[in-house]
Amino acid sequence: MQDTILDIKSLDMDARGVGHLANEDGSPGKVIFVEGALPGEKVSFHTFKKKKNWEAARMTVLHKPSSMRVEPKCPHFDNCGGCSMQHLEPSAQVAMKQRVLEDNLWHIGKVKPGNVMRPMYGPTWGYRYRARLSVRHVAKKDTVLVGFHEKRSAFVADMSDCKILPPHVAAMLLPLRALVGALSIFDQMPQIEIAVGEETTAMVLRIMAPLTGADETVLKSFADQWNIQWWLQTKGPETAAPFYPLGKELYYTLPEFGVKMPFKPVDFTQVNHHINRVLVGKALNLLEVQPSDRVADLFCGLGNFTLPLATQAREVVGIEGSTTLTERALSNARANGLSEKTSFSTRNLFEVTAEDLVELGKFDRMLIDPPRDGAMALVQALAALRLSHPEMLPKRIVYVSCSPSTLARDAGILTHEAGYQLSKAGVVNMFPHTSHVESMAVFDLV
Ligand SMILES: C[S@@+](CC[C@H](N)C(=O)[O-])C[C@H]1O[C@@H](n2cnc3c(N)ncnc32)[C@H](O)[C@@H]1O
Ligand code: SF4
Repeated sequence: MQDTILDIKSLDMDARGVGHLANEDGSPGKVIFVEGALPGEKVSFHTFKKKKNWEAARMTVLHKPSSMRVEPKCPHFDNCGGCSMQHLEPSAQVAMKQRVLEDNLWHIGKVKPGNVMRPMYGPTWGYRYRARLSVRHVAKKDTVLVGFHEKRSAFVADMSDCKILPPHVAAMLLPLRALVGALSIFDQMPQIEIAVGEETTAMVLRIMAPLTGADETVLKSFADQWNIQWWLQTKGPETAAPFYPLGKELYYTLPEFGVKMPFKPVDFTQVNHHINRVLVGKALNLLEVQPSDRVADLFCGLGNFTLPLATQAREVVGIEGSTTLTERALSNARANGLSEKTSFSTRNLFEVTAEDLVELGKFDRMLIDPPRDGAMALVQALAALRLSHPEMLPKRIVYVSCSPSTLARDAGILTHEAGYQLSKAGVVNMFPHTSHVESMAVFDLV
């Protein structure tokens, strides 16, 4: 039987090429999502999932390549689920993310930005300073795997190198396998969480059984050899504690603001400190904080934006759902001599109301950096505030988002119900080669 050759027209959110089979009358028919295919290409494919209106497939033959196609840098790209776009030229990846953002804003929020900002760039490789690696003992092969999951699978990829981890961490992937294999609890340690600081790299070993004295010796000699700090985690993240060597401090800096941020390896921190500097600098630049301003930093984490904001504003109020993080933010503010201008509180912002906002007092400007779920309750509270206390609305909001669809939903509420206009929006290339889209939007009160 002759192969069907498909024209790929676009890329979906998971970086799969999208094409349509032709109906008998020539009109576009069933949608085919083809892994590995790019817009403008002609491909043959093998379907591995068939539904009534669509099929998921893998590219088998590339008949006509796109001019944007590049050779993936990583030898594990076909198998490892950590990256989905290494076959697409990096600037085309960003252009595609920009389109995803604009499409979402329009289709979900029914809003167009007044100005599309130039993408914000960081390093393309070696950028992932935080990672959770899975550990599996494969009894059949009597081997240990340490790595990300395979594409579409719960299996751990057999990776000996990684181009998005910092080189010194990638170099430890094979030694880590040998290390785990040498421990008595090799089959009771499901993950290793990595956090890279400016002076030290921490590795948090999740252990389900106690270590023996011999295990401890093996871990200590690995830490000495690779210059890392071990942490042990026996249950939830709050049980993570430094093990060896003690006395090392994990931190990153924001030199433009003279700020140093100590953190724990299980705390939320932005994935890369270089692009984080770009992100914080740009957000503050867009907020245009004045020395007399009172500013809110909502979903403030450990104070990543709060402390730089405090170097410019009269007062900054950081609000965050995790007590561990607000406590960290408080101690970071003290350590940076900014505690007089900052205050922090723990609050569930998914339930915030207009009354809560009235109680918090007027803010001149607001920074919002929510998790993937977005900030629906908050923007609804702002919409309600417009009706009850319009004088209390902040005149400018900068919204940092890791999900274009929830940003678009919230942008719709802010523009259609709360009296704001979407002045600017753009993408931040925070996660090159993956389909994650990080973006930033500026709303002005009209
Ligand atoms: C994308 S992070 C941003 C953190 C911080 N702005 C930064 O740059 O490091 C989102 C933050 O929202 C917090 N969070 C998640 N759900 C929350 C909720 N329901 N209420 C308040 N904060 C929440 C998380 O703990 C996390 O610190
Ligand atoms: S996550 Fe690392 S190992 Fe996996 S494909 Fe990306 S660069 Fe390669």
